[in-house]
Amino acid sequence: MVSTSTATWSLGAVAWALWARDCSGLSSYLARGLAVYAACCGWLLLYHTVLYPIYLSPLRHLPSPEQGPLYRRLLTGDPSFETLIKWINEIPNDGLIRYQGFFNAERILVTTSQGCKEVLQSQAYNYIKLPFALEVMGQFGPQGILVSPPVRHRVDRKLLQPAFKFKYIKGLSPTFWTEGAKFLSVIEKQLRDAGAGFLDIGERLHHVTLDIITLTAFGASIGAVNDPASSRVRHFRNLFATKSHHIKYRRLAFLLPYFVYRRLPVRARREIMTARDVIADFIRPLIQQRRGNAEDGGAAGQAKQYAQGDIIATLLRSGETFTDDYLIDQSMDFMVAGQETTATSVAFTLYAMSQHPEMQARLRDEIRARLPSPSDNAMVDAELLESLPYLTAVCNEVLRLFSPVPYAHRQTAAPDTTVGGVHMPRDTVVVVAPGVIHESREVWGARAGEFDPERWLVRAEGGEIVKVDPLGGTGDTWAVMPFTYGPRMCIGERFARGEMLSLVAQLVGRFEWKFKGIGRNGDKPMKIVQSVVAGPAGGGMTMFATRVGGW
Ligand code: HEM
Repeated sequence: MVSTSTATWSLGAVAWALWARDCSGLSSYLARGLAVYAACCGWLLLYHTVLYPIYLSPLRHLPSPEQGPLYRRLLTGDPSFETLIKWINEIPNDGLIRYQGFFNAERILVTTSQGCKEVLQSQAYNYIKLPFALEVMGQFGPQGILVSPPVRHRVDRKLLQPAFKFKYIKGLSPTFWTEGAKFLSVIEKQLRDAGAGFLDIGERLHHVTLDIITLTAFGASIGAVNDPASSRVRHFRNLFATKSHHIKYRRLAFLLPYFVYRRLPVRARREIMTARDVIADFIRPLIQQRRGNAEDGGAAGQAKQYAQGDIIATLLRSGETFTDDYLIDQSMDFMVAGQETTATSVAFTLYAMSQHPEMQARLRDEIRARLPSPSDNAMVDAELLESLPYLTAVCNEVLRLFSPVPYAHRQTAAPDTTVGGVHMPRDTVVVVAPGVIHESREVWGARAGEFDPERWLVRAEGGEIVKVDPLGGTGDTWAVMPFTYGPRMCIGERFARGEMLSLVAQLVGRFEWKFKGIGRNGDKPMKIVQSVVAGPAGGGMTMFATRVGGW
């Protein structure tokens, strides 16, 4: 079936061709073209904001919240994350809630874990990511897995998956630990030199995750921890920045035709393109070096070291044929998807611990009793880190209540798509929100909104901890969705979990953390922005860090 937008633009083009037949000069061609363009935009706006959602949508009878008058809905953006949590817990529904988002566009919120499973797993390829999100992410890597359409995605996933097998990712844990130990020394020095007792740990964590992703993906660190002010670090941080001009630019993708969006002469676009070039220049020689090493059979010592060490080398060894451009695009996606998410997860863990000092002290005791001090230069592997139940429970609880990827928006792209037996017309926007499901009282019980790592621990009758329950006591796999599931689930889940355990262990083992504030001066109360990735509003998070002696 032809979509309304396609039909409108096609009719518009025909109308312009007919109307402009008798034009003599370029200016009258353009004037009539602009008039047709404005008429098409006006009609589409009227159709999508008023006619379809209010009078035509077959889903308009689903349970819906009271959202106030139309003009207000047109002016405000999508409802806040907290509002969605309130609705999921208060509006009686059978698995779906319908609401109006940006420009009154229809959104269908999936409220049950089983509904999420239908969207992300059983019928995953009946959906695409939202076109404007594809446009934004396509700038980083046009061939990247984050934007690959359903048919190509199956192939991409098969090609890339080998590099993310547990046996390889497990081998990266010592690197996570070593990089974490270097990071500790640097921030200790920074704290000593500044003498103020606090630092913007939110921003500093981006530097260590940047070093870790470049080192483990391409075999070369960019040295962000040691030299955070370098121009290379600045460019790398600009690829997917949370600065306000970047966020505004991303929003424009929703409003503008893509051929205009892609050519906007604005600062954010220039910074992204420069970042892409700088990163590509950094990665390309590393890929070529690994190609040589892979071709000589891995016999040379250096080749062996690389082959066991990083993601690109593992991909090249898999025997598949990859072009440099393909590997660069995938690398951009690993950086976009894997750096910010992990940095904010660790930052939120420190924040959660600062809000619960008794949990922080208990976590520190466990870490110090079971792990060597980072100053001992001992090797800490994945098995050892995963054997600390309270550390795992705390990290799981942070990923639940501070889900770094709060939404997995989808749009139906095939007929016969249903959720909970309800037919979803083509182009319907379906909202799967892991962070909202994580606070559903239906799924997580009456205390869903409370931070409580105990819910992940299984205890024997005598009270001793027997194991960690990966489902947090719900008995429902789809209740725990920080990395989602299905064919498009996070390919880097094990990587992220390993990195998070390692950094949290070292930071909490070494320092006592107290929250100071967010924002440029670290003096504002906590406010979380739930965008593509959740994070403290304005980016930074300043905390007091007091060295606890003896480890
Ligand atoms: C705490 C950290 C992380 C969280 C919470 C997280 C979460 C997610 C989620 C929810 C998705 C699915 C998004 C969607 O379907 O719309 C995703 C996709 C993805 N993630 Fe992660 N991620 C994390 C870290 C990482 C890391 C470290 C890497 C790479 C080293 C990575 C690479 C990817 C890639 C490539 C995809 C796209 C997969 C595909 O489309 O097949 N992520 N991530």
